[in-house]
Amino acid sequence: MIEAVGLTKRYGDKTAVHDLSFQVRPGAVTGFLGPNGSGKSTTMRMILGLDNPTAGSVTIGGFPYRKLPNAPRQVGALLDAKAVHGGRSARAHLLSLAQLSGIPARRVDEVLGVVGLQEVARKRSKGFSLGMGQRLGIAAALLGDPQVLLFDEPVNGLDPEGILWVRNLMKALAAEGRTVFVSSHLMSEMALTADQLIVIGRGQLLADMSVTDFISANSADFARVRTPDSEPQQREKLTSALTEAGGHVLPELDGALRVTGLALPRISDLAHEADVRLWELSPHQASLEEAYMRMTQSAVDYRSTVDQRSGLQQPLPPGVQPPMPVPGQGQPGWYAPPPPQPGVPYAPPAPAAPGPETPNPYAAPAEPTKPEDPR
Ligand SMILES: Nc1ncnc2c1ncn2[C@@H]1O[C@H](COP(=O)(O)OP(=O)(O)OP(=O)(O)O)[C@@H](O)[C@H]1O
Repeated sequence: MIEAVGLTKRYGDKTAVHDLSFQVRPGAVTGFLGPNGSGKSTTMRMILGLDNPTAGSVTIGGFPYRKLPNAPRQVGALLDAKAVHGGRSARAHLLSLAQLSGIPARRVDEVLGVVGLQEVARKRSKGFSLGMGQRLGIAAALLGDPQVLLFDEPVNGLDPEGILWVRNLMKALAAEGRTVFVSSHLMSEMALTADQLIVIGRGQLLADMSVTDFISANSADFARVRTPDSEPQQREKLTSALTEAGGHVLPELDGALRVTGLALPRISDLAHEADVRLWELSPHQASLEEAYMRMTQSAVDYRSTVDQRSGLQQPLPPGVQPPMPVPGQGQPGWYAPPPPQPGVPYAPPAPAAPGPETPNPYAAPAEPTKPEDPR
């Protein structure tokens, strides 16, 4: 088991990880999710003893990594697939790692087979594609047949067949009773791969729950309602009628309305009473990706703005409507379903009152740039 308690990492005045506590259990794939710059890699580096926490601690099987007996045989990790001497062949790279950890050479050929690199094993890795590099990194992680595995963005650069392979590999490793901790930006991928989720934003814990709980809490039903495109006043009239009846109405990208809080027959009756014609009334479910974005949207460091194309904009052809805004671009919460109800499992834990020694660094605006890694 991996256990973090109050884990904190500051680089100068930049706080990468703040008071993070979680457990990663054996026999399950635990997905580690968070937007860019949220502190996933920093956390993984601290788990592996590559970075020292500023405060708090993290242990594997009760030991900090550096005190773990025979660590390379107990813990395998893929952190940076590019961290390979490009002049060496895949086989030579794995052989040197095996020698350092007292692993027999025949194990190298086994893991090359597991990751499907036998054919290119004697080729220099500098000619490898991103996906081949990822496979080599995964082979290195598996070398010591470890009980604990950490993978930082393992599907990065893989094609659909490769993604499916990684997904099945993670599940198989967990089914053998291993602890599998895997970071990703993609909720949709983690929903298919992981059993447990740990979600962070700006270095802080946003959610720690099972995927099943996340799905049941976030697969909110909603209705899509569309009025005739040529009659915007009908859309406004319907919006007022639905809102007055207790519905929650949000515009969709294509001009339809997303309605929650009212059953489909009720929406139909209300439209009829308001004398509004409908072109569409259909049942839908919010995607998990959307729920994840809603959860993390206030913790996104790198947010784009709408391109104003100053001085470059072409006049729109007659009759063409300006485009609707894009989710995440300048209008937080614009397309999101209503916030969760109190008591649902994914509500983030109430942040502990910051004591004098642990001021919450997120009270201040985030820095927009990623500083150079001085290592
Ligand atoms: N060595 C370092 N020196 C200074 N700041 C750092 C260093 N390493 C990370 N950071 C900062 O800490 C924050 C967290 O970075 P980290 O790489 O852990 O995030 P991440 O969630 O892995 O991001 P991504 O998904 O983009 O890889 C970022 O703001 C980053 O700029």
